[in-house]
Amino acid sequence: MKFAMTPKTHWAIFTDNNSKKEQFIKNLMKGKFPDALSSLSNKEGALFSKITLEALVNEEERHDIKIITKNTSQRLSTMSSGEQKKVLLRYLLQLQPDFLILDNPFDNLDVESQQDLKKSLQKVGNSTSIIQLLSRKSDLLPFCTNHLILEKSELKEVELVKENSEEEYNHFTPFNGQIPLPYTPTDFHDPILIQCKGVSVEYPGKKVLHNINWTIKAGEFWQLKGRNGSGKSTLLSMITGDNHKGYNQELYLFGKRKGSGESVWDIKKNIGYYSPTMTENFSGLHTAFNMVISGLNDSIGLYLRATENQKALAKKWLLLLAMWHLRDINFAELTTGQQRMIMTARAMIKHPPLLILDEPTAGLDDESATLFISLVNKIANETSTAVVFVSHRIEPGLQPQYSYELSPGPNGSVGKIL
Ligand SMILES: Nc1ncnc2c1ncn2[C@@H]1O[C@H](COP(=O)(O)OP(=O)(O)OP(=O)(O)O)[C@@H](O)[C@H]1O
Repeated sequence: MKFAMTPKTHWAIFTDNNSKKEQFIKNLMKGKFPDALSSLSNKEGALFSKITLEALVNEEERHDIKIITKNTSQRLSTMSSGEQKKVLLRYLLQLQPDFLILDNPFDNLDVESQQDLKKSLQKVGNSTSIIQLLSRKSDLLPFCTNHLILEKSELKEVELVKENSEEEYNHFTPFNGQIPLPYTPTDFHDPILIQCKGVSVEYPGKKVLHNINWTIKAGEFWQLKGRNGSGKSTLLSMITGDNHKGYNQELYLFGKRKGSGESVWDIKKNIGYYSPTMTENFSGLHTAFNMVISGLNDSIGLYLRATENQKALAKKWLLLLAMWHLRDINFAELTTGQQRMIMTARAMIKHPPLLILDEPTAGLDDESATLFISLVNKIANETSTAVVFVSHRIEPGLQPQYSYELSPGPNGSVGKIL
């Protein structure tokens, strides 16, 4: 005899820059539910989040305990971010939780994987209640029909707010003034910054990049695209000189062939780099002002020796970002959106020849993402710094001149200029 299954209730909880999300999630996992979710009392939950992944990577790296990668020889830390998410979901579903908290589940996933995940979650929703925490309105799962918003620590009911249109983004001009000029100009003036000629990379049992030919010239604005696991991070690590597989390849970084006796510093001094994982490592008590200054010395802490000129330059950046009033606030206390603006100012303050932004909008709410994209467009338009922007999302308003797309093939991913 078949029993009719009681339909499950699903929630979408919108979060923004001010939401105390981590604490909210912790409470749910401890069984402390706000009134709106009281139907979940005494139920077992599981958490699909980057926090869960970080804990699992930690277990593997520090204690050699493989939990979700038991059936593979590859370590979790070497998997691409999309691959990690897929393995995690498979593992969590196997636990058959009563409810599943999804913390920005579509961040870092390519468009196809997002569709696959949406389909899987639709099925999961038949037997498991879903709580989707989302910062981008376009991510909303249609079956999460109970809409709430987390205002600081308080959960409130909300009418569904419409998504911003492309036109609204185009009319968004948040900054007053020009990007501040550097204190001392860069000493690298060649028109060609990076040149990959027939670059290929493989790991044991896995061919990742095949015959990559890509030249990045001064002032160009690129978007680097490609499916999860297509090798974007690997290619970036070749460009930043961090991948030892760059030796013996025709890889030219700022005028020098990789392996020709260049130091890591020769490469790094020409690159401003930002990825959201960097921010999490700055837990120290540095003010917003000092974080920007520290970009001049490439080291946190050395701002104590900053000259008046250096301080004046950092002030110009904070004024541009309309953040001067936040100068004495500790970096850790800023909102995620504010932290990313500061980190971008820090990466740009010297006007390096190349600025790399690796999935910089992950986890941002719509408003902060729009502001961030405007800053990136402004940097690309007003400076001679070349920008490489890595993202899966179609970011409304982003205006790259070119896209370089990696497409997986039997010998590794091949690249194409779009
Ligand atoms: N040390 C390693 N050993 C084995 N495989 C590796 C190693 N490092 C990376 N890989 C594999 O290389 C492939 C490319 O990974 P990479 O992180 O460059 O992809 P990606 O395009 O940045 O992906 P995502 O969009 O998911 O972040 C992946 O399949 C990954 O599992």
